[in-house]
Amino acid sequence: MAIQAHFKPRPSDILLLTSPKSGTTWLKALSFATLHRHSFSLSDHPFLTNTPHQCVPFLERFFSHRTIPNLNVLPSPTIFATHLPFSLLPQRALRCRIVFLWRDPKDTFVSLCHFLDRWMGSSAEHTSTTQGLDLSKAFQMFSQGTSAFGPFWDHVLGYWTESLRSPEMVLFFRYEEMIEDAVSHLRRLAQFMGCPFSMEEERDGVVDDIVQLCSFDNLREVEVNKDNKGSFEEKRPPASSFFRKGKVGDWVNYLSMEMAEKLDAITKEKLHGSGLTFESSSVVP
Ligand SMILES: Nc1ncnc2c1ncn2[C@@H]1O[C@H](COP(=O)(O)OS(=O)(=O)O)[C@@H](OP(=O)(O)O)[C@H]1O
Repeated sequence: MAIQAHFKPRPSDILLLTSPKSGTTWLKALSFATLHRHSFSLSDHPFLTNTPHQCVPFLERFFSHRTIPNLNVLPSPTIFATHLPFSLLPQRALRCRIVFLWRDPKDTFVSLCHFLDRWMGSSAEHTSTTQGLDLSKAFQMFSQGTSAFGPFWDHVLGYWTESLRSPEMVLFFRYEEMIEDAVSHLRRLAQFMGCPFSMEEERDGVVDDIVQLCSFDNLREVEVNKDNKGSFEEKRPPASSFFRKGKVGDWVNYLSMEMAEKLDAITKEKLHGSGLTFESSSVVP
């Protein structure tokens, strides 16, 4: 409600939109590093001492206090991020550019279970047969649409429809395609944010440098991202919980075939007629 009443982005601002566990951390890193590439060198980069979530905080955090923040004092453009579904996003937010990222719901779900399990203090790795989060119950809820920020498929379809209506204002990415070709996605992202890479930057390897800087393997090894402190009570997940495997198709290690087929069937049914096609992710070595 606070976001709806008081979030007034400027047209220059960028809004990153994701369902939880769709690759938000990566998108935050790529967009921040790209937008601010002229301000920092790789050897003295904010990512050496700050997590991507500290560099690009969630809107939900800005508005979680009693006092309403004055976001106009922030530099222009500022990158914001949120998990809000389209139906709850204030109309005003559509005046700024939106980057939407989605991921195979099977991997999203598995990632979410691990994250919650970890954050709530259970073991980092679990299967449906070990203790920790009840995977089959969580699966039932997820497939019925009981998720934080609303049903997964409504989330995707809300922004997909808006991207068809206003392609110049909504950039639509999928995690698996970014993993396959991060470089060309980064070029599109930079163009969309209004800071395309110049010929000199291309020649000097700046695009590859940013992809490398923001890669899972690189960020996971940075000390600040290895931090295990955090608590559920304080609503502060450990930084390390945002970096688990970063793989496509990891669902195969946790979901039964029946579960996978069920989620695929729901996805196909929900997306039917929308123009958005879905191919199940399979393991990338
Ligand atoms: N740099 C980079 N590259 C590729 N993948 C990455 C990266 N950083 C995080 N991850 C993986 O993204 C998953 C976490 O999702 P989110 O970042 O969306 O989480 S959150 O919504 O912000 O809480 C989680 O996926 P899983 O490994 O499948 O659990 C992270 O490992």
